[in-house]
Amino acid sequence: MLKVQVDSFGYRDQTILKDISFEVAPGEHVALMGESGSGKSTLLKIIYGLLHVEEGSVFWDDMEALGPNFNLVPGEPYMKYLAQDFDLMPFISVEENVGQFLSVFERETHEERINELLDLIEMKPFAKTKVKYLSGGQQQRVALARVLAQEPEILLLDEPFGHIDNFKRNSLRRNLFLYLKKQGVTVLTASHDPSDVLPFAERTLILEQGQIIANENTQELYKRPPNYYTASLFGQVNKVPMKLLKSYSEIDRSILVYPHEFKFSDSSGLKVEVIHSFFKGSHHLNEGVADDGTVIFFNSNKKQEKGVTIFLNVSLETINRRLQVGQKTNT
Ligand SMILES: Nc1ncnc2c1ncn2[C@@H]1O[C@H](COP(=O)(O)OP(=O)(O)OP(=O)(O)O)[C@@H](O)[C@H]1O
Repeated sequence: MLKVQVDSFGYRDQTILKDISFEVAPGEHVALMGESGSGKSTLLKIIYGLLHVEEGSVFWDDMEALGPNFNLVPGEPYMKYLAQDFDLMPFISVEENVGQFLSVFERETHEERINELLDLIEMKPFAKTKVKYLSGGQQQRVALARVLAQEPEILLLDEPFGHIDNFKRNSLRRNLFLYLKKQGVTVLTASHDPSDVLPFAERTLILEQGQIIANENTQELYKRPPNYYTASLFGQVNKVPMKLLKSYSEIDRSILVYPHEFKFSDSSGLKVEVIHSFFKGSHHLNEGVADDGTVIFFNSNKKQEKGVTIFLNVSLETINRRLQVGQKTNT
């Protein structure tokens, strides 16, 4: 079990993290989401031992991970960290960069293992290429193979696909996360991208201004987001007054509705006038405005013409689900 406790951490006199406390079970994949500057990288650096924390501790079972004030070379042997800036050797080849970290006691399997890792990151054709000739995205993939070569028990990933284009990103994240699951590696991934998180992380931590405001099963968090900030990390979301959705409603509050949760109706429901219709490939994302000026984003299969009036409904199941959350926390 990874146990992280950070009572307080700051750079100079500015507090960045406060009252952080969470655990990650062996083999579990946990995502860390939060807006830019919320403290994700700082938290990963503390866990890995790059930053010293006065008030707090990091344990892997009963072993304490010690910070830079205790370790000359940061990090513990059972844990690896893939930073946003990758630490590669530019003048040697891709295969040498990866092979450098394989155990000297298993020389006879080196070639096979390098091939397996290069296959995973889809870089076999570049095995003999010097790293300095690679693009940023290719270097990020090599950095990934390098940390995997070290067979960590815990892997900390900081925006692991940040430099990788969409073309490679989809297959790479599938290959990588399924591989890590199969190997039983404990994973903590910091990301802004819901596609890194929703299909792969069993649990998600939400960081807002240095504090964990949610720590829940990922699917539950998506279906019942405790607040607008959390839901908006998963994509576009609306905060809709109940009175706009159901004119007879006595409930004086708003609920969160994702654009795909609106259904079209012929003549009743939330009336909006279309302002824009954005082509998104599989659907259109439309921006509309209600009579009281509330801006609503909703999906449709076809382009909606500017100025057209549309009636939108949300299922009672979705409304009830969102109202339940509101009883526990303020939306
Ligand atoms: N070395 C540093 N010295 C001083 N302040 C720093 C340092 N590193 C980060 N910060 C500040 O700490 C805060 C949190 O930064 P951090 O990089 O942890 O956020 P983040 O959530 O990972 O952001 P991003 O998603 O953009 O990578 C920011 O306000 C940042 O400016």
